[in-house]
Formats: sequence, C-alpha cells, structure tokens
Amino acid sequence: MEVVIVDSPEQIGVLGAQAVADTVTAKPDAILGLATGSSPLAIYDELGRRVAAGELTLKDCTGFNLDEYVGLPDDHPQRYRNVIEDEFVTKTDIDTANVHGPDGSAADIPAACAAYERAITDAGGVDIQILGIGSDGHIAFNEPGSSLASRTRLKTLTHQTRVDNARFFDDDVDAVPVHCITQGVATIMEARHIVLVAAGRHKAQAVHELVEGPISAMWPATILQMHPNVTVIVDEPAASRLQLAGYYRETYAAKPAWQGF
Ligand SMILES: N[C@@H]1[C@@H](O)[C@H](O)[C@@H](COP(=O)(O)O)O[C@@H]1O
Repeated sequence: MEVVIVDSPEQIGVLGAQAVADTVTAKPDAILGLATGSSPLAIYDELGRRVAAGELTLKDCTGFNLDEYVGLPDDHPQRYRNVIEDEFVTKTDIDTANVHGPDGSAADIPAACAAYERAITDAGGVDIQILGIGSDGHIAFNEPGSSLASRTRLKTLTHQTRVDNARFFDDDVDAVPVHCITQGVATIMEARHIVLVAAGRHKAQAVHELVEGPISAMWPATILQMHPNVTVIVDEPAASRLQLAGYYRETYAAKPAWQGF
C-alpha cells in the first residue's frame, strides 16, 4: 500500500487523475471503476480539464459505478447513475452508453446483482478503481460488519451513513434511502489498481485504520492491506492520525522515477 500525503484536495485530484491517465495511456480501452461522494470530485474535474485540453481521451473507456441507492426514481438527481453522469461523464469524453451501474430499480434485486458482477467480469475486470472511504471505514456501501468476501448485493445503510448523506437530500435524513446495492468487498478487491482518496479531519480515524489498523470487517477498508496495488492519497488533515506519516512522506519523496505512480 502506497500512502501519498498532499497539501490540498486539489492535489488529490491532480495525482488521482494522473493515475487514471497512466492507466488509459497504457490501455486506451481501460475499464474504470467510478465512485460517488465528494472526495473523487477533484479527480473528475482534473480528468475533464485534461480531456478539454486534448491531453487525454476516455472515448474508448468503460465505466462501472460502485453502488446505487434502491428505490430512487430514474430522474432523481441523487441516483448515483445520475451523479456520475453529471460529475464525470459530462466533463469528459467517455461514452455515456459505456458507463454502467447497479440497477436500483430492479424488480429482482439478487438477479440484478448477479448480472452486474457478470458484466464486470465479461468486460475484463476493472483496471483502475477510484475509491472514497466513509468516516466509519466503509468502501462503496459496504458498511461495518460487511463480509470481507462479499459480492454485489443489497445492503441496509447505517443510520450514520444516512445522516452523513442527508446533506444531498436537503438535510432530510428520512429522504435518504434505507437500502442500496453495492459492489462487494471482494468485488472491489479484484480491481487491478485501487486509488483511494480522502480529505478532511473527519476521515483521519478511518484512514489510520485503513493503513495501520488490524484487518477487520468492522473497518471494511482495512481489507485493502491484502491488495497488491493500492495507492492512498490523502490531505494533511486526513493523514493527521497516521503513526508512520513521516515514513510515508520520505518514501514518496525518495520514490524512483521508474516506479511511476
Ligand atoms: N457510497 C459512498 C462512498 O462510495 C463514499 O466513499 C462515501 C464517502 O463520501 P465523501 O467522499 O463525500 O466523504 O460516501 C458514500 O457512502
């Protein structure tokens, strides 16, 4: 696990976008794993800037979203498919027809979850997964207690997650759906490169557990310690509880150029 500590959320965006650009340069039809939440927004903005400047194209890429609320109408602005459309697809040149998400309106949810797993596998698997982290250590919507071997499935959101996300629903926690479909922890672990980004002091405990804590379903992100290719990019407040922060800074400063990102 590589830990990169930067000065600002904007720098998180620049480095995260660089990781995506490196992947797409090596493989123009790369499969991108897309995350909602505020943390990845700087990455999407920077990718949009690069596409607009003619430095990068995502036109042959495919995207798979991590998760989706259950039961929101198709045109609801907080439906994650719509959030990814607004925050990522419209800013870049990726083809919207090639961006997929779990079907939160499916009549048969287990069948929709199985179909989503198959779609990711049939596409060849995710080359680079952008990931945020909840303040309780959740990844996608894999709440504390999630099986570390889980696949795409229905989950019940914790009250804390619904409170955290109420800001997107006019501060009305009752408007936040109770259920979601999320890629499982094991699904996420199959991505070839995972770039997890976090900003702000409210993420400091989760980032500490993710990088330095014992692996536990109580902090689902800790399973990433078992993944061979994870880059964690955090700002100073999010890094404030890291015990080995000095070592991570020295390691990044001394990184041989040939290692790339
Ligand atoms: N399902 C999303 C997660 O994928 C995201 O990581 C988390 C943190 O969001 P933020 O980056 O806004 O703190 O929010 C939601 O729960």
